[in-house]
Amino acid sequence: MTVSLHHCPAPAKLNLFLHVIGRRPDGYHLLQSVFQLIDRCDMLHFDLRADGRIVRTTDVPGVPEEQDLIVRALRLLADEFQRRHGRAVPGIDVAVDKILPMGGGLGGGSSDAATALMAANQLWQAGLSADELMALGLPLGADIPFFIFGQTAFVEGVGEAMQPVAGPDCWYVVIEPGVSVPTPAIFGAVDLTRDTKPVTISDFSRDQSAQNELGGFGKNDLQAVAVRLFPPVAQAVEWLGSYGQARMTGSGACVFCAVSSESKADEVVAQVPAAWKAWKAKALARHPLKSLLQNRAVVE
Ligand SMILES: C[C@@](CO)(OP(=O)(O)O)[C@H](O)COP(=O)(O)OP(=O)(O)OC[C@H]1O[C@@H](n2ccc(N)nc2=O)[C@H](O)[C@@H]1O
Ligand SMILES: Nc1ncnc2c1ncn2[C@@H]1O[C@H](COP(=O)(O)OP(=O)(O)O)[C@@H](O)[C@H]1O
Repeated sequence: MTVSLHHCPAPAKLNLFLHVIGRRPDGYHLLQSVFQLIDRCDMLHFDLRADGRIVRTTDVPGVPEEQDLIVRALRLLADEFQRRHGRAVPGIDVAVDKILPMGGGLGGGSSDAATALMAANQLWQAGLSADELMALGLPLGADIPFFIFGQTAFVEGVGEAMQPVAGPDCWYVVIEPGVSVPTPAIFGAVDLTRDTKPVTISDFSRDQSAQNELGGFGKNDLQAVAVRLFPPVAQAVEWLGSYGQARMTGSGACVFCAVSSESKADEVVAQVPAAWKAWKAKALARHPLKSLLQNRAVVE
């Protein structure tokens, strides 16, 4: 029996574009976006316990254990396990090496939760399908279903409707402008554009195959508000814009630019002003945990 899953990656995502096309009656915004996985990851480690408890064994600054999306997601899975199997889960210890910035628009919290759901589903032998894990995670974070889906996706609604799409095979330069952007402040702004004309998945795919320049399709409707409220985001967009199409991901704060090669990415990262953290990342076609779980390479 498998008792540990160590070195489970929780990758970041970039929103290659993000359009706000309307609003639901409950106030949530209807989005269209292409979500792209990249190879910058938090790393999670899981060990079965025998006493039924769910315990985070590492400190995450600013996130108390009770509020951690990892712990909240595991509690939901434990409740579902009890309903299905008529007994409690064995319990689990989870340790997190936190690499991704919070409030960065990289989906780190959601990705951590998705990795926890996939790993615990296997360790506890809970037996949920990917669709069932996605439905369990959605109320906790709109990006969780995408990370469980685990491949480049054209995403609609508030994050629940997705179709696979071929993404670019390229490198990115990502700048962390040093501010944490609260998502509610962006969606609540009076000047947010909420009526972008809907596009189709074919519009994106056609543009991908036709374009010579990397990363040009659409826009990020959340960017104008974030740039107004957080000057460092504006400065990062302007600086990176001299190397190509620079755009904010999600509700910010991180800003990215596609480049044609790893060496070009290294070159740009080396020139980023010291005030900002910057790194290169490669586009991933598939979630790295999926193949690890299939061939059990993470088992220790
Ligand atoms: C914008 C996106 C795009 O990937 O990502 P991030 O920047 O967070 O990575 C997500 O849709 C972020 O969704 P999610 O992570 O669930 O948002 P939360 O922080 O829970 O939402 C905070 C608040 O923003 C508003 N909100 C959020 C999502 C949405 N589609 N419409 C909204 O109006 C709601 O008022 C909500 O209470
Ligand atoms: N495991 C976690 N990692 C990161 N953030 C978490 C986690 N659990 C809860 N949070 C909360 O979620 C918020 C959003 O974090 P994150 O998902 O990293 O940013 P974003 O949604 O901008 O990509 C954080 O400010 C934090 O309060």
